[in-house]
Amino acid sequence: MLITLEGLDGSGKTTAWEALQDVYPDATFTHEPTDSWYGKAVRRSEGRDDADPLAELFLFTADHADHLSRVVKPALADGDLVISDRYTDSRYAYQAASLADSDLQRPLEYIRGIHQAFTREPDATLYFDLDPETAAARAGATNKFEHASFLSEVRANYERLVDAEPGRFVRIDASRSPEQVLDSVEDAVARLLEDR
Ligand SMILES: Nc1ncnc2c1ncn2[C@@H]1O[C@H](COP(=O)(O)OP(=O)(O)O)[C@@H](O)[C@H]1O
Ligand SMILES: Cc1cn([C@H]2C[C@H](O)[C@@H](COP(=O)(O)OP(=O)(O)O)O2)c(=O)[nH]c1=O
Repeated sequence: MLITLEGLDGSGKTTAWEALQDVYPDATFTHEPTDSWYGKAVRRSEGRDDADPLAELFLFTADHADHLSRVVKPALADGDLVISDRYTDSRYAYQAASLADSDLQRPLEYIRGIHQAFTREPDATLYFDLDPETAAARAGATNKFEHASFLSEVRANYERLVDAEPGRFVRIDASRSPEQVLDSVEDAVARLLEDR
């Protein structure tokens, strides 16, 4: 089973992903961007304000293709529970926002389309819902994506994704205390595993 954690920068995904490792020590824990050389290329691009947004989409997508074939698909083939801190929805939400003013007519649909032919969609996605101002403040604005105005466009895209596939998403109210958020996350994962 593939469970992904999604939400704005600073919404508490990594904190939850780390806590889940104590609860499910045998699961495969992974993340995007990855630590591969593709992931390093992505991180270089993130640090540059002059990066072309379409080129950046393909860098993130290349990292995803490598992540799928090297980590995600083999772990799922072994019957593992796979929990990924960010995955396909990050591209649909973030790169659709960075390409909003490009020549692409419908960036979110375009980005979904290029993934469709090769990706493995998540079985379930925990969506860490947080307002963009709090998210940007928690994230500390260390890269070009971590600003409230950009994050509000990203959030609107996440909401479109949730509306399109309500059955896949579990909404986590990420504005609460870390303890409350972790309790909901652990309950949600336990329920997903029971229902599988
Ligand atoms: N529920 C919470 N309330 C307040 N601060 C939090 C909460 N969860 C995480 N944080 C803090 O916010 C920052 C970003 O959290 P992190 O888990 O790295 O988020 P993300 O992976 O979504 O960017 C960290 O400093 C973390 O300690
Ligand atoms: C995986 C992915 C991340 N990103 C962005 C979101 C983050 O700003 C940045 C790095 O991701 P990450 O290290 O997960 O940041 P955070 O822990 O703050 O959420 O890359 C995309 O724009 N597209 C993607 O496909």
